Amino acid sequence: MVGQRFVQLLDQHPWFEVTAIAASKNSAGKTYEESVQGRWKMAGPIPEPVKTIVVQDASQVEEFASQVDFIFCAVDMSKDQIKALEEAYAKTGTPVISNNSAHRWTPDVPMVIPEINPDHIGVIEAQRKRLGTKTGFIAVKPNCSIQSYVPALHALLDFKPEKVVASTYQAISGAGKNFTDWPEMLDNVIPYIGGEEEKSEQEPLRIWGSLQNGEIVKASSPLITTQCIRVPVTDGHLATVFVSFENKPSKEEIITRWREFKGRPQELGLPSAPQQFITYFEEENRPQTKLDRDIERGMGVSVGRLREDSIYDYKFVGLSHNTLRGAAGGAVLIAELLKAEGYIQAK
Ligand SMILES: N[C@@H](CC=O)C(=O)O
Repeated sequence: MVGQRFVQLLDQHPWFEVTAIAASKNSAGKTYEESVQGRWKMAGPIPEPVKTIVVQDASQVEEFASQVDFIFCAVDMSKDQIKALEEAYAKTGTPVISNNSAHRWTPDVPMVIPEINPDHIGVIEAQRKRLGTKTGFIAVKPNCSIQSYVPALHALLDFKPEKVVASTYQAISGAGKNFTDWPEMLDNVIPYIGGEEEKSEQEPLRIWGSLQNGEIVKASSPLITTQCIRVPVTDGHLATVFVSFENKPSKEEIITRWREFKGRPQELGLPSAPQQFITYFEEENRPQTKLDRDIERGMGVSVGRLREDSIYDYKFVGLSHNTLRGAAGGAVLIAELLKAEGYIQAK
């Protein structure tokens, strides 16, 4: 599903053009249209320019890499296989922008939300030395779930958040499914998503980490605990969040920080950057998954229901589109940042 989102988002992209597609040996030799026959899950049609591209075998690394300037990677393989595949591509001198989790904790691989930690791309120099390449590297995006609460907390870092409790209500597209292929999800909630709580608790600390001696060292605060729940919606991960600060801000200060927050993508005017990264809703019944997930073409984050709490300082609700901001859209924005900063160039 993330691969399909990439194809859809890159259609008519002002900087990037899909020139080659690779997958497993099973799909190799088919046209892209044939390879997704009966499995196309996006709302619009398959973009015309990619329909006739003949899918290649991703394990033919040198041959495939020689045809492209950089690669977006979203694959379903074991972690070790993904690590090896992405490193093999990077060693050919080809940048790899990955949606996969395999390299999220490799010390010299940047895991980036472009509005939050664009400086982490500086670690690429150390990675290139390790891999023995002047131009190749791997950069990854974090798990989709954290994008529903990390941006809102990031805008408040000056007030030193100490403890965070977040529960995520995650769409079925996060599992690569729709209601046709997952009928069990109709009229149902499943209180378990394998590995999701660990990612949701730990990955924010790496995003807030710092670049030291050629690696990213994770932050030690705030303490974060989560519960991640699968709910019957197509797209959009919503989070309910409780937070306590060392220096408690006023409600007005929080809302001002959210509304005024801008990052490097907004400064650079990157093509996929939302104009307004964080939108605060005053209405009591917003954000709603169905109404608000597509805000800023699915690249914005919505927050609402900010109020004081009787145990923590505040509670609020956050929402982000899991396959746009949280997956393919987030990766395209990383690629735009890397191109604007000179890390991706035409070969
Ligand atoms: N693991 C997530 C997908 C986001 O990357 C989910 O299952 O929703």
